[in-house]
Amino acid sequence: MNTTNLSGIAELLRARGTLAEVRNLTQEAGATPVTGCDCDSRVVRPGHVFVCKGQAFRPAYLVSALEKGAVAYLCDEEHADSLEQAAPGVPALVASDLRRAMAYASADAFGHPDHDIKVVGITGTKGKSTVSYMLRSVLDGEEPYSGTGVIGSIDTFDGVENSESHNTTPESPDLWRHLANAREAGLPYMDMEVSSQGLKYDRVLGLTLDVACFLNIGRDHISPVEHPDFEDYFESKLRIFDICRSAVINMDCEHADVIAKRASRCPRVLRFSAEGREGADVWASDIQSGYGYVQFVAHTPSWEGSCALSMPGLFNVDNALATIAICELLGIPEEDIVGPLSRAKVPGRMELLSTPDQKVTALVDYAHNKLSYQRFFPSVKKEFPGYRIIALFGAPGGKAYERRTELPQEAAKWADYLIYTEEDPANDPLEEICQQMADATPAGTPYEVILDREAAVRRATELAYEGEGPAIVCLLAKGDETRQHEGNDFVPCRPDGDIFQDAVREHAAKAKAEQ
Ligand SMILES: CC(=O)N[C@H]1[C@@H](OP(=O)(O)OP(=O)(O)OC[C@H]2O[C@@H](n3ccc(=O)[nH]c3=O)[C@H](O)[C@@H]2O)O[C@H](CO)[C@@H](O)[C@@H]1O[C@H](C)C(=O)N[C@@H](C)C(=O)N[C@H](CCC(=O)O)C(=O)O
Ligand SMILES: Nc1ncnc2c1ncn2[C@@H]1O[C@H](COP(=O)(O)OP(=O)(O)OP(=O)(O)O)[C@@H](O)[C@H]1O
Ligand SMILES: N[C@H](CCC[C@H](N)C(=O)O)C(=O)O
Repeated sequence: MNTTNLSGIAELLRARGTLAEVRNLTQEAGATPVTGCDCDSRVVRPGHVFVCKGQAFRPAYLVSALEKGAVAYLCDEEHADSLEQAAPGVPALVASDLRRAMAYASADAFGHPDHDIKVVGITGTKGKSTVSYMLRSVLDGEEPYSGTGVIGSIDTFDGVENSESHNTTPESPDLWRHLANAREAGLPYMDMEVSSQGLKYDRVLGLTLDVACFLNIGRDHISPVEHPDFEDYFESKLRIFDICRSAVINMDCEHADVIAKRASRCPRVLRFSAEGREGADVWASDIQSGYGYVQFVAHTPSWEGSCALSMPGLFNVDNALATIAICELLGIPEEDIVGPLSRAKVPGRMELLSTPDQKVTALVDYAHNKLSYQRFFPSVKKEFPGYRIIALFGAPGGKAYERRTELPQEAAKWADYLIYTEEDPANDPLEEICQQMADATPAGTPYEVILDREAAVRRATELAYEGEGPAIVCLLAKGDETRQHEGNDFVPCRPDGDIFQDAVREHAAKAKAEQ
C-alpha cells in the first residue's frame, strides 16, 4: 500500500529536477499522507494532490478540489501567485516542468501500482484498439470483459470504473488512478493503447511496460494541435521503447529498420511478419480470407497451429500476430490463445451487416487515415469480389488536415462511388471540409456531398439497392460512436450500423408493399 506524504512528493520532484519551490509546506503539512493525484476537479478524492494546469483551467476548480478534500496543489511558476490568492495558506508544490512533475507525483502518490500488475502498451498508427481487444479476449478467456483492465480509444475498464474513453491515453493522474483501481480490484493485467500524444506529452512518464507493441507507422496527426511534422510524430511513438522491458515489432511496416534499431534497447524483442519474412519470430503462412473471415497458420517460438478470426480484413492478420507475440512474451500457452482470438470482435471495427439476400452488405469500420485506407480497400476488394464499393466518409476538424486530400485520393483507387459527409468537424465549417474533399477527388470518380450523416447513410444504402449485382457500403470513421464532435460539443448521433439497418428494413417494407 501507499505510504507517501507531501514532503516525500516534494523530495521526489526535487530529485527529478522538476520542482521550483514549495509554498506553505510547514513540517506539519509535509507529514500529511497523500493517497493520489487528480487534474480534474470533478474526480478529486480526499487525500489527493490537485494539479492546476491547462489553458481552460479556472481557479474555481482548485477551490472545488479543496472542498472535496484535496490536501495540496501542484502548479507551474507562472500561476503560483494567482493560485495562492485563490487558496491562501494551502500547501503548494510549484513545478519547473509541470507535465513531468504531474506524472512523477501521480505515480508516487498512487504507490506505483505498475509494480503489482502486468502492463502491456500498444502503439502504432493503426490497429491499437484491435490488438487491445484481441488481447483482452485472450486474457479474459471464458469470461468476456471480466478480469483485464483496458485503457484505450473505445473504453476504459479498471475493475472499479467502466466508461467510454475521452482520450486514447489519459492524463497521468487519470492513468495512475486506473492502475491503482486495477490493483485494488485484483486485476492481473492492464492492456492499454499508447498514443503518440500520450508519449509526447509525458502522460506515461514513470510507467514501466512489461510488453510494448509497435504495430506500424504512417503519416497522420500532423497539425498545430498534434505534431508539427512526421518526424515529431514518429519520434514520439519511438519513445515507447524507453519505458518497456520487452517489445513486439512488425517487420513488414514502413520504417521497420528504424523501429527495430530503437527496439534493440529492450532486453527481449519478438519480431512478427504476416509476410513470413526471414528472421521473424512470429509469422503467418497459408493466409486465406473471404466474406467475413480470415484464417492462417501461426508460427511462434513455442507452437504452430491454425488460427481463425471472425473479423474480416487481411490487416487483421498483422493484429492477430501482434497479439500472439505479446502472449508469447507473457507466457500464455496456445490452448488459451486460439479459441478466444477466434471470437474477438472490436466495436465499430470491420462489423459486417448483411441483408438476407446478401445483395447489399454494409461494413461499419473505423478506417479514417491514409494507412488504414491503403489496407482497408484492397482487402475489401479481395474479400468481396464483384461487389460495387460505395464508400461514405468525412474528415475531422481542427487536426490531421492532410486527410482531406489523401482520403478521397486513396478511396477513389478502389471505390465505385464516394459520399462525403460529417465526421467530427469540431470548429471547422463542415461545408468547407467536404468541399476540400470534393476538390481532391480525381476526375472521373463519381461522388456526392450530403452533410447530414444519417441522410448520407440512407442514400448510400439506396444506391446499393439501385445498381446491378451485389454492393458493399463502407461506412467509415465513426464505428459504433454515438456522438459527433460539433463546435466544442459532443452532440448525440445514431450509429451508422443502426441507420443502415433501418434503411434496409424500410426498403424491404416498401418492396413488399409494391408487390
Ligand atoms: C497536451 C495535452 O495532453 N492536452 C490534454 C490536457 O489539456 P490541458 O492540460 O490543456 O487542459 P485543458 O483542456 O485546458 O483543461 C484544463 C484543466 O481543467 C480541468 N478541469 C476542467 C473542468 C472542470 O470542471 N474541472 C477541471 O479541473 C481539466 O481536467 C484540465 O486538467 O488535458 C485535457 C483534459 O484531459 C485533454 O483533453 C488534453 O488533450 C488534448 C486536447 C487532446 O485531446 N489531444 C488529442 C490530439 C490527443 O491527445 N489525442 C490522442 C489520440 C491521437 C492518436 O490516435 O494518436 C489521445 O491520446 O487521445
Ligand atoms: N494493422 C493495421 N494496419 C492498417 N490498418 C489497420 C490495421 N488494423 C486496423 N486497421 C484499420 O484501421 C481502423 C482503426 O483500427 P483500430 O481502431 O484498431 O486502430 P487504432 O490505432 O486504435 O486507431 P485510433 O488511434 O484512430 O483509435 C480499422 O477499422 C481498420 O480499418
Ligand atoms: N483517436 C482517433 C480518433 C479518430 C476519430 C476520428 N473521427 C477523428 O476525429 O479523427 C484519432 O485521433 O485519430
